[in-house]
Amino acid sequence: MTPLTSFPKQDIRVVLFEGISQRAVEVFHDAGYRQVELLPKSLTGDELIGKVSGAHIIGIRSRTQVTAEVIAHARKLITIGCFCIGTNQVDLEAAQLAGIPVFNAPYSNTRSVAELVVAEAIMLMRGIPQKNAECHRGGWSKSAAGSHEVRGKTLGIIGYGHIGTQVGVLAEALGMHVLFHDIEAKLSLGNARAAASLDDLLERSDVVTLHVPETPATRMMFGAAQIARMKSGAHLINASRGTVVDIDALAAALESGHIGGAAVDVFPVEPKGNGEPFESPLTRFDNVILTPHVGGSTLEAQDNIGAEVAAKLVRYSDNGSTLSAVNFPEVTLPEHAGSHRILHIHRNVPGVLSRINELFSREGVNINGQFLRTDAKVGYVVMDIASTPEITSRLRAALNAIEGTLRTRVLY
Ligand SMILES: NC(=O)C1=CN([C@@H]2O[C@H](COP(=O)(O)OP(=O)(O)OC[C@H]3O[C@@H](n4cnc5c(N)ncnc54)[C@H](O)[C@@H]3O)[C@@H](O)[C@H]2O)C=CC1
Ligand SMILES: O=C(O)C(=O)COP(=O)(O)O
Repeated sequence: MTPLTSFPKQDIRVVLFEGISQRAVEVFHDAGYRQVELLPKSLTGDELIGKVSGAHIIGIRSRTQVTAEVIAHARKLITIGCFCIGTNQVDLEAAQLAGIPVFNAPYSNTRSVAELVVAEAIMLMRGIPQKNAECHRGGWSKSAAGSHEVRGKTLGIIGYGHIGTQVGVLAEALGMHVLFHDIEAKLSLGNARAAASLDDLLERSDVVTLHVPETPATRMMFGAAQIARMKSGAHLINASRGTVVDIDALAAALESGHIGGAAVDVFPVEPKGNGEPFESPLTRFDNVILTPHVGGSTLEAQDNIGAEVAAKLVRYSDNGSTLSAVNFPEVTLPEHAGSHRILHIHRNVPGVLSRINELFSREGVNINGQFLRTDAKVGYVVMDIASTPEITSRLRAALNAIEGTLRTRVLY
């Protein structure tokens, strides 16, 4: 039912999945949100749908799959926060067409990933994972065979974005040569050089590290053919997404010895939460560093992410601003104290704005401020008006009746 007033903040239900930092809860509390539920793990299937369908705001990390089906049941949901970088776990288009902006934290954990990757490059080049495993079993084999400094060796970075560039800078500080491959033209930092092609990078690198997002083009982009191109004995690091590397092809190359070692942080299927079993064809190799998707899991990164994404969600909920949303037209809005703010999200088809303006002029309501942004599929128009709850409520009902309307919200 259309509420007569702006939806009361104390009734807004926030559900945060996957052990999101307490910092996020503090941000919501400080902003006057009282119903914040923090869950330690991801949910799936009916459990997820049940939880999401009662929520106005959800926060997730990389594991929770917010599919079109989940969104179809999320009648109350106004916004989604990905407390991480990747947004591949959300059906962004389905969210957009349901009028739900999605936010993420594009920078806060990049340094943490870069540090881990550089440390792993050193460990792999020294053969430490297998030496460590042997010592744990009571063995001792002190030898320099197969152990190398990283200084003077070549690191190949696939995906030279926020993380890839930082990995390159740190690796150069250790005296490594840095090559990169990206689908976009990228400014090289330091002495890093763009490889002539992916194959060129693979043929020249002692360590190859992947920093691409999950997209249709990167899914299984690293398979037997790419591994075969790598130098014999070279090392592979994957802290991007588990779907990027053909894990069976990697296992076969480790088995044959063509790959000298690997560090893998992300897997095609990951456990839903701590304490759940982890299975991988890579567990049998001592020369593989396996980590439970912790590239971005430092206290520093999680604290910053908690604050950053929660602030974006609060701002959208309180004020309607969609600045930095990943699936939505971006509108930055001023404060609206003293006026009623009406948010109208619609399919981007001709005539919607003129019908909205006709409605306001017919009702004799003066618009103090109007903000509009569109993208290929969706239009987002925000109107600040001097009004009463009764008039705003009537206007909202009329706006909902305009063809192409996806959702309206009222803030005051
Ligand atoms: N293991 C972990 O805990 C973490 C993993 N990640 C993963 O790392 C990914 C990268 O993060 P950022 O560097 O911040 O992203 P970014 O968007 O700044 O950089 C990604 C780069 O990959 C390039 N790229 C895209 N498709 C490509 C392709 N087919 N071939 C070559 N290059 C391609 C892009 O042009 C861009 O330069 C994230 O999307 C996420 O999946 C991010 C943070 C933590
Ligand atoms: O930021 C990302 O994309 C990551 O992969 C980190 O994911 P997480 O928050 O650790 O589940």
